[in-house]
Amino acid sequence: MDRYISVKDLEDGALELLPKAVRDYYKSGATEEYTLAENRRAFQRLRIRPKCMIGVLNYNLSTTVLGETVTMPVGISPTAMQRMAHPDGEVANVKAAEAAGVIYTLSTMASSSIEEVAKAAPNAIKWFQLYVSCDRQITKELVLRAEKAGYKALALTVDTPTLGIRRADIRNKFTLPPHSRLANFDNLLTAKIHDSVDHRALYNHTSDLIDKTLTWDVVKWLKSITKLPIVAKGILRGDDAVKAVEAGCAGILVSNHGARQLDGVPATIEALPEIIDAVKEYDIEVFMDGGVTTGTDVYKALALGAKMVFVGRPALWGLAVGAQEGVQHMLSILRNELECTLQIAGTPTITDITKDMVRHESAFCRL
Ligand SMILES: Cc1cc2nc3c(=O)[nH]c(=O)nc-3n(C[C@H](O)[C@H](O)[C@H](O)COP(=O)(O)O)c2cc1C
Ligand SMILES: CCCCCCC(=O)C(=O)O
Repeated sequence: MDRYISVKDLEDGALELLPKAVRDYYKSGATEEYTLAENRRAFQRLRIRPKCMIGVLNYNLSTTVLGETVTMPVGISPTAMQRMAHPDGEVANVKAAEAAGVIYTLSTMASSSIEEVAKAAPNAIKWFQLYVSCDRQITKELVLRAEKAGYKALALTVDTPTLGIRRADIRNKFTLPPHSRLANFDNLLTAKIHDSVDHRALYNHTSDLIDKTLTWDVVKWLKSITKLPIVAKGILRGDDAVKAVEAGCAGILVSNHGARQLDGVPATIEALPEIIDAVKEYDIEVFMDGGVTTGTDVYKALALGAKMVFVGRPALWGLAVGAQEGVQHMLSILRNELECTLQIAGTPTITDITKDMVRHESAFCRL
C-alpha cells in the first residue's frame, strides 16, 4: 500500500485494475460531466487561512454524529454493487470502516446483504441507504431488516426520481456482471437481470425499485414504521433542507449523488452554505459528500458548516486496489492529511474550525 500516497494515487491504481465497464460505471458523472469536474474544482477555489502560534499538541479529530462517536469526521457514502470492485465488496468496506471507527453506509443496491454486512462488522456504525420502492411492502421489509440488524440510521435518497444519464454505461451496455447480485432482494430479481437479453435490464429493473411518485410525506410513513433517524440524502437547496427538517428528518446530507444525476447542478461544497444558513434555527446535523479526496477538502467542508463529510468513490478505489486493507489505507490517508491540516491551521479540535478559517479565492484577488 505504501506506494499509494494520496487518494488520487489509489484512484489511478484502481482505474488500471478494473474492467472497463465497471471502471466507467464507478467513475462516470451525468451527461457532459461538468458538475463532476466542478465537485473537485470548487474545493480548489477555497483558501484556508491558518492561525499561527496556537498550541496544537492535543489535537483531536473525533466528533459525534447523530449521537454516535466517530474517530474522524469522514464516513463512507453508499455505492451500489461493491463486489464489482473486489470479490469481498461491501464486507471488506464495512470491516475497514469498523477498524477505522467511521460510519459505513450500505446501499439498497448492494451486492452483499444487510445481514451479511452487519455480521461481518458488528461493531461498525452502519447506516442503510434507502431507495423507496413503489411496493411499500418491499421498502418496509428493508427498513425493518436494517433496524433489526443494528443499523443506526436511514439515509433516504431524495435526488433520484429516475437514474441520471451516464453515457459511458449506455455505450458499454453496462449490466450486472455474472458474479454480482442485488443481494438485498430475492434471487429472482438477480436472475431476471442475468437472464435478460436486453442490455438495459439492470437499469430497468433497478428503476422499477425506485418510486417516482415520492414526496416528503414518505418521511412520515417511514417514521411510523421505524425508530431509526432519517437523513435526507441529495439536498442541494435551502428550502428543500427546511422541508426535510419539517417532515421529520434528523439530518441533511448535501449531495449531488457524485454528480451522477443531473449535470449542471452546483458542486456540493458550493451548495453547502445556503443549506447551513437555511436550517440554522433548527436542531439538525448537516453532512456533505461529493469530490472529497484530501484532508484539506474535509477541513473546508467543516469550516463551511458540515458536521462531517462522506466519500463514495474513494472507498471504491481503495477496495479495488486492496480490499479491506485498501479502504483502510484510503481512510488513513484522509486521517493523516486532516490531522496535519488541523495542526498547521491552528485549530486543534473539530469545534475550533470556524467559518473564518476559509475564504473563496476571489477574496484574495483585489489588486
Ligand atoms: C458507483 C456509484 C454508485 C452509487 N450508488 C449509490 C446508491 O446506491 N445510492 C445512493 O444514494 N447513492 C449512490 N451513489 C452516490 C454516493 O452515495 C455519493 O453521493 C457520491 O459518490 C459522493 O461523491 P464522491 O464519489 O465524489 O465521493 C453512488 C455513487 C457512485 C460513484
Ligand atoms: C445501474 C443500477 C444503478 C442502481 C443505483 C445506484 C446509484 O445510485 C448510482 O448512482 O449508480
